[in-house]
Amino acid sequence: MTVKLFDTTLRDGTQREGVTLTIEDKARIARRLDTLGVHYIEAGFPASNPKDLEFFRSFEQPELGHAKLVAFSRSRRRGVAAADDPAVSLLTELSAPVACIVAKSWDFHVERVLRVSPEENLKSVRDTVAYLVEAGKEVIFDAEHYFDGFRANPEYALAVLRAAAGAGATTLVLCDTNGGTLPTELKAVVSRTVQEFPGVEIGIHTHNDAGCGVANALAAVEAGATHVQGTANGIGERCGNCDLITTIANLQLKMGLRVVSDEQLARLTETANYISELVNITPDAHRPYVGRSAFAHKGGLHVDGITQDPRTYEHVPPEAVGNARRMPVGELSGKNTVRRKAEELGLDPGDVTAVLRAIKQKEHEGYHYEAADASLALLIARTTGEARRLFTLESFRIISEKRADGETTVEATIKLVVDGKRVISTAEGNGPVNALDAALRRAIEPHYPELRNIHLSNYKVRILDEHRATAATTRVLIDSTDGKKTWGAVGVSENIIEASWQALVDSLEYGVNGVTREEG
Ligand SMILES: CC(=O)SCCNC(=O)CCNC(=O)[C@H](O)C(C)(C)COP(=O)(O)OP(=O)(O)OC[C@H]1O[C@@H](n2cnc3c(N)ncnc32)[C@H](O)[C@@H]1OP(=O)(O)O
Ligand SMILES: CC(=O)C(=O)O
Repeated sequence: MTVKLFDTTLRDGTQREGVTLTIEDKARIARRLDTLGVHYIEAGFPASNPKDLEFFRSFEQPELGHAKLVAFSRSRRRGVAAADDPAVSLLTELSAPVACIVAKSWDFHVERVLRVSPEENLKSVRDTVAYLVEAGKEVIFDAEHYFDGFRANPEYALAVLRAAAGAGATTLVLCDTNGGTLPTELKAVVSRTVQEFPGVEIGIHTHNDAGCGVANALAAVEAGATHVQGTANGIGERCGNCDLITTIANLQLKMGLRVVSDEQLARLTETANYISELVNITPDAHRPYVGRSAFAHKGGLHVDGITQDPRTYEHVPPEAVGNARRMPVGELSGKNTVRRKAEELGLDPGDVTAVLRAIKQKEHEGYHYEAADASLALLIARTTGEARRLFTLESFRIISEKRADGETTVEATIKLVVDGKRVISTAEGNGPVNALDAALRRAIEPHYPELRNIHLSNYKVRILDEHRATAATTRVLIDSTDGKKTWGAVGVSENIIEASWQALVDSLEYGVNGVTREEG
């Protein structure tokens, strides 16, 4: 059995609140989906807005190597011929070889929304499909609200499909438009429909309002559907559409249906993240298959199992979908995790039990090492006596002055001993951490010139026990880079300056000791 993949990220996906794409972004996403191996790319609704129309005028079928370009529209309005309805006739002026036409298949909608007779709706479907087939288009027919319609009046829902198939539609797509159908019912309806239309391709288009978008698409395939519609990362109106990324992995790795090549499947993670970037939605780390945490093993017992054989806690190999295994270290870790992490960081873990105890104690105090690899490496090195301090602090003082004219100035003074010499240095900054960083660097940079290449790239603050208001504990995470590598450091205190100081010192100490040693 062959299953065709129909991606509608660029049409139904853009119906998600907050998503809007430029013509260039649409083109970039279309090319990426083509490389992934989807069979159809529905790129917009040209009658809806000038941008979609311009897209179809500027981006034509030859730009795609494999996928067919699809333009979307609706069945003709009441009282006009298909040729005289601009939303329909427009499709014949475009080069996209495939037209996807949506029409009502629930009699309730026909009566309440279209306000036409059931017969007039059937005629509209017939006229629209026939007109586009006559114009040389491959017509895919989206039966809107098919499952609600089938529940209310199965004969009418089937009659709508018959009208489309009779007029030449190649694929009849059963849409769970409101997304409320559950898999058992959906599968039975698809099965019955497949029997009614021997030889006609049946498709499925599901929404995720009951959390069953992907499950419903898979159930439909089990029932005989051979065309699956969905969007990258499941973006779409309300709760979204069937996530085509998860669906591709499930069809191929779980159901044994070869929808893309192995090389294409190995690009799934990269494709999902690329599209997240372009639609400007932070990728959910916990997405099945492609999330950053999809193969992150945190529990000590799990890491132990994975170390023996990855199949103990992984349902598929992460590489199959282009993802990677990770083992974050924290309070739920065991000795095996620490050994692996130390190995990864190029450190001798020494007394693993002592290191593990130190990590758990620190996590109990509010430290969090998953994103703070530099602080973790230093904690291991300090516990095993391997760490080399850059300096010894005597004291620091920060003065923040707010003037009557609204100006604020911050000045930091630091006293420390570096290479046996006492140094006092003062610097100004646009905030306390900035001033402290500047004063510290001024004091120690002559002794560690490599610090000139190390910059702080991100500074994040998290309040751990908000109910304590201004007395709450603060966790600061600082990311640093030397232009080639980045690393994270953490500090925790009830005093935000102290928390920042700890993270700052770890950042610089790891930058000088850790990174230079790794590269040397
Ligand atoms: C299930 C789906 O996802 S279908 C796709 C839904 N996507 C969108 O709606 C996004 C793009 N939509 C748009 O840009 C606009 O809604 C347009 C251009 C399509 C239509 O805009 P307007 O002409 O101003 O109509 P409006 O959206 O207010 O109302 C819809 C009209 O279409 C009619 N209509 C709705 N569905 C259909 C259909 N399948 N066939 C024919 N007519 C339809 C309605 O009865 C209503 O008619 P009326 O104006 O005579 O009352
Ligand atoms: C066609 C479509 O997007 C739907 O019925 O949900």
